[in-house]
Amino acid sequence: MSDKQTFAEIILPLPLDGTFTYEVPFGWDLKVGQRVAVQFGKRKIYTGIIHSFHHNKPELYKTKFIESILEEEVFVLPQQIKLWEWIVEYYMCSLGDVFKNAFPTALKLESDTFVKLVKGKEFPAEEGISKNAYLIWEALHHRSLISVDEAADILDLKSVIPVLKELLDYGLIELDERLIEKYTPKIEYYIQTEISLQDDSLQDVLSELEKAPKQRELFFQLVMRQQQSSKPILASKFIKEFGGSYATLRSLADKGIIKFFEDTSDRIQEFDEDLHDIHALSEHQQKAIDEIRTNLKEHDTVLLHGVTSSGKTEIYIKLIERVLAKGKKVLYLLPEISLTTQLTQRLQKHFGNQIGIYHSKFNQNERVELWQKTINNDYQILIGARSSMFLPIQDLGLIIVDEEHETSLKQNDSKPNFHARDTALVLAKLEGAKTILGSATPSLEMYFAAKQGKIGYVELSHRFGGVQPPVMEIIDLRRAQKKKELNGDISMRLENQIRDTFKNDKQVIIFQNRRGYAPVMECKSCGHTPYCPNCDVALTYHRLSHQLKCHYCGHSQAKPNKCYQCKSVELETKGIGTEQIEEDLLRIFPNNSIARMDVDSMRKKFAFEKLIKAFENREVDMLVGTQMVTKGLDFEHVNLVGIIRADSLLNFPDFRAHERAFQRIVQVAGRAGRRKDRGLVLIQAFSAEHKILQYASQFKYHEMAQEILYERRDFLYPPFVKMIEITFRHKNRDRCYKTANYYAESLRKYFDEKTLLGPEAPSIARMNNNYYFKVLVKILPNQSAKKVKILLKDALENLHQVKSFRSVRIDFDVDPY
Ligand SMILES: Nc1ncnc2c1ncn2[C@@H]1O[C@H](COP(=O)(O)OP(=O)(O)OP(=O)(O)O)[C@@H](O)[C@H]1O
Ligand SMILES: [Zn+2]
Repeated sequence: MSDKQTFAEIILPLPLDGTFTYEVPFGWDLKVGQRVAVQFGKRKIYTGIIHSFHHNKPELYKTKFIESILEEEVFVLPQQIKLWEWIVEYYMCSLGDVFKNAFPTALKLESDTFVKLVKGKEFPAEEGISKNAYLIWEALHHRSLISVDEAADILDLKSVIPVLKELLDYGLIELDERLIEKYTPKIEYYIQTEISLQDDSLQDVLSELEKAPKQRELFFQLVMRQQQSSKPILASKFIKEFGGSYATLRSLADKGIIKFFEDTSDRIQEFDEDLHDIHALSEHQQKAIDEIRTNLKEHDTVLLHGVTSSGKTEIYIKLIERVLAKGKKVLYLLPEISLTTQLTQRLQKHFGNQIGIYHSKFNQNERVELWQKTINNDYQILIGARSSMFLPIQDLGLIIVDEEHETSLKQNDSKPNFHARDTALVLAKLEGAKTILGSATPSLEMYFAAKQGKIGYVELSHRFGGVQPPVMEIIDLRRAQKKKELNGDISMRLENQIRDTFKNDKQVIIFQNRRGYAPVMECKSCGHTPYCPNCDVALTYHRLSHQLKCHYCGHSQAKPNKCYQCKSVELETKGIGTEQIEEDLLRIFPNNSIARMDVDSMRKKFAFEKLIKAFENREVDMLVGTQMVTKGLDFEHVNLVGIIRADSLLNFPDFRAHERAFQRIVQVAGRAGRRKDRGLVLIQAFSAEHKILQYASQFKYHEMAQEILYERRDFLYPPFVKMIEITFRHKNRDRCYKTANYYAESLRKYFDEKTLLGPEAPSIARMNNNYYFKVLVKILPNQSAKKVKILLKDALENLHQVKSFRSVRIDFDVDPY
């Protein structure tokens, strides 16, 4: 760097636009992507990422210096920053939004930085150094760590950073990174003895321990163990195996007979089973892979449309092998963790420890470790849900987006509202990598892109092993009701079939897309339904906890004994949730083991893994669940799938409702009969004639796609237009509406009534005591999305000129799902 003043643009975890300028202290050698600590505002310290360097001194304000470098190595790769910037522009959010989402929380220092002494330094006898610095230095002799805020208290000063900086500059203190990062390596103790079976001294030691039989026993086991293997011996494991305690080991160590040593062990568990060879592909699979390769010569992206159980995973494995052979890496994106268990087991069998898993249920420490190992090139394959897309992977060769149609690939609950599949395509482009999108029921967006020749397309329409697709049967609930062939919500047909399946020693999966016991409670005499006090939704009855719960804000209250309105005690429940189905089934099949799989029962870490294992081992005969049971699971003995009420999938006020219903039904059906015997799927529905049920039960994907695409074109929906949804939120309904209306009006001159819709209250107009209004903008193919986004942002700026509008929260959702 030249001797001119150098400035760095820093990305900070703040929901503000752009980067922030800081001065680089003279002589510091920094790199783009490095992590630094900077002061923002009066007292707060943040970890930031270096975005770029320049020599343009800002004229309007005085810049601060970068406080410190957190580590020598680059933490974020330059191409990642490019991806972040694309997300900012495309999804209309701030760099800080992306930063916050991309990093494990433990790596984002938000306030409390801690400092500690650098050992063995004398306080300099110079004039220049301040008295305040001395006070802190002295305080650190009494306490090993002091936070920035505490330092400010000690000195009774607002801005203590310059003081700390002085101390830092003199090398008297350093930032304590362990605490900054809330990341502590896990320390494990190993034990070792220098005495072996062959040693003469063995006898002596054993007799010395004559009076301490426990110590003697453990010592002897340790000697034996060391004889068998040269692997270091973990104290905790050793104790578990042979009994005894740390105290016993400690006594041995005190006598100098054994030694303890530490190691910061990996939290991430290693895979140490034998590796399997890759399966030979079937003829159909081989053909598909050949076609994929041909397609990849022309396209960067290929959609693999392979029916359920066609063996797509084996195809991915083959493709991954090739990529690894070329020294490149693979990112394997999955919609949700529910899928990772089985999949990682399968991949680990082939690739062992080359795989890193980024799991949303992993704790912060585990995630930090994975991040660091990724940047150190310890993994060749990274598997994870949408946030794994931000891992610092170098030399990316291939991205696989499995179950590409899944809506959970789109992030809706927090910013940025990015779609992992679409963002993956951009990442691949930045990296020069290829992308494979896989699904048995592709999204209409990708299907349409394939039909237009924008991406490659390969179809695989045979199940692996020549297994027939399952038989699909629709059960007309209206007729069953008339004929009194319903037991609760289970038709006789389904009940008998479950019984037969159990008789044949097979397993069953039951799907109902609502959780809880009953979606609504109703008073028999006045018809009153208890609503959430914070939201415009009826409360859901959860029988197991005897509560009424709101699924939107988390509110819960005890189940009432009387109607709140007329005090009648005759309350009934309407609609059905997974809890109720489970109860019905337990009543009908008291001798079978039934388990429920939904968010309520799967909250605990590893709950999934356990249930999946139990089902695989056939300790459980029947799984009852929400859409969690529909995705990608591969069980050998499931022969029957039952859908309790398919109607509830169809009636959503959403233009994607029919597409999704088709996908859900075909996906859950795909869990049946995946090995030798043909499976059976029973779909219970009141609207048995519905065209989507007909298409799904006949596996008519192309026909369904064509019909829905026609409708989408006529009514201007994606993929024929792009959509941006603008949400307004405020505690005051009137203010919220007025703001939304002002905003919409200011845009009318650029759009017509077909492309600018709203403001409209969404189907749930109030949530968590906030009122909502939405404005929808449609961008036609001949319009520039970039320009429209600028218009929308400008309109927002104009709106903010009016003071009373400023308190209304406004969010953009690009490509809403
Ligand atoms: N070449 C092969 N050799 C041996 N077994 C295979 C092979 N291909 C697939 N299988 C087995 O067939 C079953 C179905 O394959 P897989 O799970 O890959 O299907 P899929 O296409 O991913 O299905 P879904 O879309 O339903 O998830 C698996 O149990 C898998 O192990
Ligand atoms: Zn609520």
